[in-house]
Amino acid sequence: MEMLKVSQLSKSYGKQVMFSALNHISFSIEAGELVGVMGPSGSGKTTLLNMISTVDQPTSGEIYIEGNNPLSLNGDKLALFRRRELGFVFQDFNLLDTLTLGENVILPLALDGVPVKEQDRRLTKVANILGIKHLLSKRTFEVSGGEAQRTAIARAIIHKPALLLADEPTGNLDSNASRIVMELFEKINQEEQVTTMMVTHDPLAASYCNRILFIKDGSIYNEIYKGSSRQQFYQQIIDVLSLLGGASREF
Ligand SMILES: Nc1ncnc2c1ncn2[C@@H]1O[C@H](COP(=O)(O)OP(=O)(O)OP(=O)(O)O)[C@@H](O)[C@H]1O
Repeated sequence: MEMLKVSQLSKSYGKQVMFSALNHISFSIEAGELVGVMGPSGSGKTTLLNMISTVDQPTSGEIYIEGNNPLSLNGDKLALFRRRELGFVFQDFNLLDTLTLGENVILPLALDGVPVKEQDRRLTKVANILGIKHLLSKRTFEVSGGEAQRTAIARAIIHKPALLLADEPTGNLDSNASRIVMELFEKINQEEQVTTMMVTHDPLAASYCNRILFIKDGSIYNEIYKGSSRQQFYQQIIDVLSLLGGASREF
């Protein structure tokens, strides 16, 4: 089943002088996939994520999430769609400092009026999956970046979204914390069938995905699938990035 379908999506910025950030991009993500999006700085990755997460409108083209077109919704209906069908993980965690980590995780359920007993049941489940049960009464300043990101992932999946969107989820983490976070993305993908699309500059993080879409100048440049070995996939990713051009720090 197609979880995400992007059809002929284009986005231009500017009025007198138009700049085309995305040019007729089309691709799909099937239920249960873990897909990475890579490309040089300025290639359009954030623009694409902003269209899919419905925070911005495309100039033309269509987006379907589980067969629904969120761009046809507005106001409260769009906010509700975003809250129920999408989960977000950001580079800088975006946790609320005034709440405990546990309160942060249940926020999407509390906003949706889910009964407290059900909130507690789901909190226990995701806290076990993400290994953060012992941290739930702590606050953001009392935990490491890796622990904060694991909390953010728990919050992003507690309401069982159709699609989990992640923007540079390892961008603020050291290599050890990055590996743990990526193993958890892999685990929730494999064990909980969470369909995920992740923008990343980090080839090691990308090697945990099943498929990578490479974007260059607002168009799909290439896509590669993981075979049996993550190490081999990592090397393939490095090879495509070097073909894409640009200094490695630009990725
Ligand atoms: N609001 C905007 N107005 C005008 N141009 C924009 C706007 N947002 C992005 N752009 C331009 O669109 C292009 C794509 O930007 P985008 O942020 O999507 O790239 P990116 O691949 O996410 O880059 P990075 O890896 O550096 O975050 C860039 O050339 C950028 O300058």
